[in-house]
Amino acid sequence: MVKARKYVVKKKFDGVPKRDDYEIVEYELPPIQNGDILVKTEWISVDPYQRAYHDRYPIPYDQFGFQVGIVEDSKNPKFPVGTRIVSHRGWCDYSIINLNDGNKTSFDITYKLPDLKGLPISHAIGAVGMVGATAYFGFLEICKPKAGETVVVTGAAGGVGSLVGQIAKIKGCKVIGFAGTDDKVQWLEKELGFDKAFNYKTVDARKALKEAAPNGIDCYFDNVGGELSSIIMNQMNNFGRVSVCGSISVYNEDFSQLPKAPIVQVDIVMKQLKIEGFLVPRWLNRFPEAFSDIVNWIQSGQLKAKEHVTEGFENIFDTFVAMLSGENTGKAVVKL
Ligand SMILES: NC(=O)C1=CN([C@@H]2O[C@H](COP(=O)(O)OP(=O)(O)OC[C@H]3O[C@@H](n4cnc5c(N)ncnc54)[C@H](OP(=O)(O)O)[C@@H]3O)[C@@H](O)[C@H]2O)C=CC1
Ligand SMILES: C/C=C/C(C)=O
Repeated sequence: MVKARKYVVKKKFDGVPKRDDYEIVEYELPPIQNGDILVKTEWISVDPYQRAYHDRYPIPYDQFGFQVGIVEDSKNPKFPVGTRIVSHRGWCDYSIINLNDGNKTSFDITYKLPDLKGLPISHAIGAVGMVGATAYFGFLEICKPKAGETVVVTGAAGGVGSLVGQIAKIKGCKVIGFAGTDDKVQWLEKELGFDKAFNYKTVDARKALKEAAPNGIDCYFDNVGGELSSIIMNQMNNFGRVSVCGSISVYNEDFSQLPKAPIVQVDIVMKQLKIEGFLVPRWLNRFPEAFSDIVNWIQSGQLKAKEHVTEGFENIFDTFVAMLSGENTGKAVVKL
């Protein structure tokens, strides 16, 4: 018998999630059946959607999320012992997965570790995982950037944002990022090659953009929503494109009261902007395309995939809340 642990959400979040909203449950896994694999988790991802999707699930629920693990026992010849697996089994240290049914829902995602060509396996829940696919497809498919255009990205020093800015540079764009500390701003400019970065907590964003993008903004990759996004959209060029990826500035808000932000409709109409939201499972069948390009870019030194690593099953919750408040630079992951 294998003893497993998992995080169960047992209370409705009220604002920022709290430690006692969760319970770590220890339980015994049943013996595996034909078609099953037993996976031992090695890396766990903490992500903003684990907060944003909370209201979709009846309490209690097992905390979902991406993880990488290794097959320890198998009754499925396609996945022998030692195979590495990426799944959406969440914050648990062991899981039993049956792959015969395929991927049933958009988030019932399980696949073999992509070919990382020797890169760290943790990248499979970061730059070469859902996060990388989000940056790649969300930016390239929706913004359709052209060389020489000006791109703005918010949440620029996080997992998705740091990749978007670098992909924009690879595509020959001028890139301006917004992030929440001066150290992050330095990192974006000095290490990642952003043309300009600003601390949105201290800068006058309207004025900063007038100076950094005097000819206006062509593409905006929106990770944060709220007032900052309205200010950015106000300075877009005619036929600008906005990819709405997330709105982390309001994930801890009470959605029974609509959060308030300046009106953007005038700019959308007068500048004939194209604004599109997306959820990355839309491109699930094309993930390998993104992974292949991203692995090659990392290997050629064109793209840096920084990770913010915490260790220990007991520390997953703290890492999650720290990420929501901006303590991470790059992709936040937990090593078990
Ligand atoms: N649509 C989709 O399919 C997907 C969407 N997403 C979205 O992408 C965005 C980034 O996710 P991800 O890269 O995983 O996470 P990050 O690594 O970017 O971590 C979250 C970051 O958000 C920033 N942040 C927190 N509060 C605020 C605030 N009030 N205003 C502005 N920034 C804030 C913090 O950085 P700072 O120090 O800069 O404040 C923090 O580091 C999220 O909105 C997420 O929901 C992610 C994956 C898929
Ligand atoms: C798939 C992830 C979605 C968000 C909004 O983070």
